[in-house]
Amino acid sequence: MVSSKQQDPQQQDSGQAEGPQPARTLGPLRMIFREAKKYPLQITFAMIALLVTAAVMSLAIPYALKLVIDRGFSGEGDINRWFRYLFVLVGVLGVGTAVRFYFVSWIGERVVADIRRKVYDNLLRLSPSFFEENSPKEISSRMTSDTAIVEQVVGTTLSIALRNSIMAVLSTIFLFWLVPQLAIWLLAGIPVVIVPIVVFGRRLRDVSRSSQDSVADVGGITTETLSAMKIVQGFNQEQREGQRFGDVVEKTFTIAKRRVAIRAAMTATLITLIMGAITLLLWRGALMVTEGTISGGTIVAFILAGITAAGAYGALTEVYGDLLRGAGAASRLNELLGAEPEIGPPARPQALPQPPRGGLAFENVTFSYPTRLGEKAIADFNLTIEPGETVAIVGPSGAGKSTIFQLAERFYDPQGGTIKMDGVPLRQVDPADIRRRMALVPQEGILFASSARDNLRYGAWEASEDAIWEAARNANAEDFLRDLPEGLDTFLGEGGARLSGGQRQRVAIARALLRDAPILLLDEATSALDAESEKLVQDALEVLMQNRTTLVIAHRLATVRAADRIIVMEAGRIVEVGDHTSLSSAGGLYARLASLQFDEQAMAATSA
Ligand SMILES: Nc1ncnc2c1ncn2[C@@H]1O[C@H](COP(=O)(O)OP(=O)(O)OP(=O)(O)O)[C@@H](O)[C@H]1O
Repeated sequence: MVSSKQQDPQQQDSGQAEGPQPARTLGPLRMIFREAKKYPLQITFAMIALLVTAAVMSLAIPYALKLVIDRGFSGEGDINRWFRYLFVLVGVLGVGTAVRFYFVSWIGERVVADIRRKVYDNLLRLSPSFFEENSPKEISSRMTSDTAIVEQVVGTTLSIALRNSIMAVLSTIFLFWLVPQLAIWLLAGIPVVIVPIVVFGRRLRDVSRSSQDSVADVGGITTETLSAMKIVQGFNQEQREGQRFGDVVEKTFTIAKRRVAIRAAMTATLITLIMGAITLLLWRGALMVTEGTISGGTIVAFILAGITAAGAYGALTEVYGDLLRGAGAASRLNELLGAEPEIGPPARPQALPQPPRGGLAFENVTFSYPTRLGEKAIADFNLTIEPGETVAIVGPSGAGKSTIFQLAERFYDPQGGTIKMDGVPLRQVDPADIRRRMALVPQEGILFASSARDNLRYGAWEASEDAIWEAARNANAEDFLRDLPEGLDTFLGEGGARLSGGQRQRVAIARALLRDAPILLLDEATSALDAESEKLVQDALEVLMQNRTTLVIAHRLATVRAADRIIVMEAGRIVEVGDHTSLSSAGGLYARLASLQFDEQAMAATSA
C-alpha cells in the first residue's frame, strides 16, 4: 500500500524545513550500522517481522482475495473458509506489524542512547579550545536534534526503505506471475505517476520553508512589540506597529496561498493519473476476463498488488531524501565523536614527585589563545612560586590573570617557555595528575543542580560525613548548611540558586578544602558582598590558604595585604613585583589600581 508518509499531506507539506544540511552520500549512515550491529537478536526479530508483513501485504492478501473470488464465488467449496484464511492473514499482518514496530523503534532508541553517551563521553575529554570554536549551544543542539533525526532514520526511514524495497520486488514478481501483459503496462505507468510526485513535492517543500520563515516572522514581531509595549505606546507608534505586523501577516497569507495552490494542482494531477491508470487497467483486465484469458479474481488481485507496488516505489523515491538528511545529521555527530583533545597525556607521562611539595614555576612563558594566534595573551612571563607561598596577581581587566590559571591547570600549552610543577614540565605529565594537585575556587562559586552534600564533595567523592562537616565548619558554611530544610540532602537549585552569593562562595571554598590539594587557585569574587558576609568569606579563605601554595587573582585589600608577594600584570606581562607597602609607595600601576579599587573597599568597610 501507499506508505503513511505519502498519505499524510500535512507531513509532506510542513515537514523538515529545519535541521542539518543533507549529506551528499549515504556514507555517514555507516555509524548507525556500527552501533546497531551490537543488537543482533533485536535485528533478527525486526527483519523476520519485516519480511513476514511485506510478504503478507504484497503476496498473501491479494492472492487470498483471488481465491475468495475465483473459488468462493464459483461455488467451489465454502466461501466462509476462504474468508477465515483472510482473517488469519489479517491477524498475522497485525501482530507482525506490531512486532516490527516494536523492534525497529527499540533499535532506533537504543542506537540514539548509545550515540548520545559516546558523544558526551568524548566531549568530556576535549580541551577548552574545542568549546571556543564550537559553541555549547550548537553542541547541545547536535545532541538533541541531530540524534532525533538519526533516531527517525533508524526507527522509521530505514524501516520504510527496507519494507518498501521488499514489497516492490515481491509485488512486481507477483504481478508478472499473475498477468505478464498487464504487468508491463503497469510498470511503464509507474514513472508517469512518480515524476509529478517528485516535481510537485520539491516545489512544495521550498514554499513550505518560506511559509515557515514568514510564520516565524509573525512570532518574532509579536514578541518584540509586546515586550517593548511601553516604548511603542510611549512613542505613539501603535499604528505603525499594526501596519508592520499587518504586512508580515499578509505576506504569510500570500505564501500560504501559493502552497495551497501547488497542493491542489498536485492532488488533481495525482488523482487523475492514479485513478486513470487503475481504470485503464480495469478496462483492459475486464476485456481479458470477458475473453476468458484471466479470471475475475486475478484482476482484483492484480489491481491490489499493483497499488501496493506503486505505493512501494513511490515511498522509495521519498525516503532517499530523508536518508540523505539523516546522513547529514550522522556526519555532524561523527565530527563530535571523532574530535580529539588538543591537550592529552604524553606517550610516556612522567610521574610527579611524591609527596607533593606544591611548587609552581613559569619560565619565559609566551602564549596566544588558539583562536587569536596573532595576539600574545601572555608574554615573557617568569614567576617561581615557592611551596606554601601566597602570590597575589593584580592587574587591569584583560591583563592575562585568568590565563595564568588556565596555563597552570594545563588547559592550554604555551607556545614558548615551560611551566613546571615541583620541577617537572607540565607537558610531560598527564593533565589529570596535574589537576589532582590543584583546587580551584572560581569567581562565582559555580555549583551544580544537586544536593549540598554532592556539591561539597565534588572532586572528593569518598569524603566521610565528618570530613564534610569539618570542611563546612572551616569554610564558615556550617551554620547555614545545618539550617537547610533537609540538611546536606537539600537540593540547591540550578547553579546553586537557592543559596545567597556569599553562601555559594563558602560552599565553593569548603569544596576546595575537601579536595585538599597542595596548590590552590583562587579567583576572588569581584561582586560586592555585605560587610558581614565579606568577613565570613575572608576568614574561610584564610583557613583554606593555610599550608598551601596559593595563587590568587586578588580583588580585596585584605588579600593583597596578606600575600607574600604581589605581581602586577599588564598586557600579558609582569610589570611590578613587591608587597602592598612597597608597591603602594612606588607610585606605579599598582598604586593607581589600589587607590581606585581598595579605597572604595576601605570606605565601604569604615561606613559599614
Ligand atoms: N578563550 C579565549 N580565547 C581568546 N582570547 C581570550 C580567551 N580568554 C581570554 N582571552 C584574551 O586574552 C587576554 C587575557 O585575558 P584574561 O581573561 O586572562 O584577562 P584577565 O586579566 O583575567 O581579565 P579579567 O580581570 O577581566 O578577568 C584578553 O585580551 C582576552 O581578551
